Amino acid sequence: MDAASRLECPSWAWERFRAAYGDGVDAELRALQLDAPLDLRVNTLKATRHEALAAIRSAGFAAERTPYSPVGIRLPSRAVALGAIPGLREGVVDPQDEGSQLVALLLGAKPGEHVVDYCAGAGGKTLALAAQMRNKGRLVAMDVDHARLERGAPRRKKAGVDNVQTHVIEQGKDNFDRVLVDAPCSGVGAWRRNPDARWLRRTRPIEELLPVQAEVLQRAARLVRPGGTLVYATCSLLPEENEAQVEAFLASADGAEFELAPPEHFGAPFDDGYLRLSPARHGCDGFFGAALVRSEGGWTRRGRRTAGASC
Ligand SMILES: C[S@@+](CC[C@H](N)C(=O)[O-])C[C@H]1O[C@@H](n2cnc3c(N)ncnc32)[C@H](O)[C@@H]1O
Repeated sequence: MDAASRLECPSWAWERFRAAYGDGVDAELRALQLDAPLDLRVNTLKATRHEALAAIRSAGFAAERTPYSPVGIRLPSRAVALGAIPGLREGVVDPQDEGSQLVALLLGAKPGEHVVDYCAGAGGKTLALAAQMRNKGRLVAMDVDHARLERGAPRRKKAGVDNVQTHVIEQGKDNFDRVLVDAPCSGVGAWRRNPDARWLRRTRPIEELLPVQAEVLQRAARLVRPGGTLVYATCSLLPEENEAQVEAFLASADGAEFELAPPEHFGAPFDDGYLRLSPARHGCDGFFGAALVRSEGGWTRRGRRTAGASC
């Protein structure tokens, strides 16, 4: 059996993985063949991690703290009756992979701020952002897909979140403190969760996704106020969807106003300024995150003025 077949890697992805990971390709793809654990995010609007963990353990579950996310709890297997997990029905805990939790934390949203979740979908990360904001301030969940946004409503109700407005994207204004772009992607980082996803190709082909990602990043960036933060994230392990998109954006006219700004204190490791998580190295789903800060309106990295230009 050839390596791609043994590692269950579809042909469209094989050369991309080999180019990105070289000798490490076996380890990355083998980790994607293992079953994922069940990660829960504690809704800190309703409980602390300490309280939620104690309740889950006293119901007989072997639960641990996640290694990087300060609000995560890990159960070793997803083969459990979800309804039996204390707090799940009440919105005290919500199933969410640790990598997804970390991407939401990377935005650094604070109570009272104006924040956009730009590719909000059914709102997994919206809930994480609302908890960071202590349910205070304005959180706008945007997406092109109205039906997905609608599916977030019962989840927000269960979580006790009421600072969220939804908005079907047409165009926006640049006045938000923080914008999260959880871009549509190939999803290869989440292959552990849906073993058939790699073969069924429910997502669009990567060649179609790459220009969408670039456009989404450009558009979302226009919503960020000067001095504000933009996070670009995917659940992909492929550089084309990740650092290559960020680098192309930073090299563009709009991107020249932004700088890569990894946080100084963050629970998970950064690598060349990027959050790069993989099942092989971190035990969570494969996620990528880049935090960018928009200049206050003065000089750009290339020495041009972006606001109040006087030339
Ligand atoms: C990775 S999923 C979002 C998952 C969601 N953030 C969560 O944590 O539950 C990507 C989302 O991007 C949306 N999307 C696709 N094209 C888009 C576009 N051009 N602008 C904004 N959102 C888009 C899709 O509808 C989808 O909901």
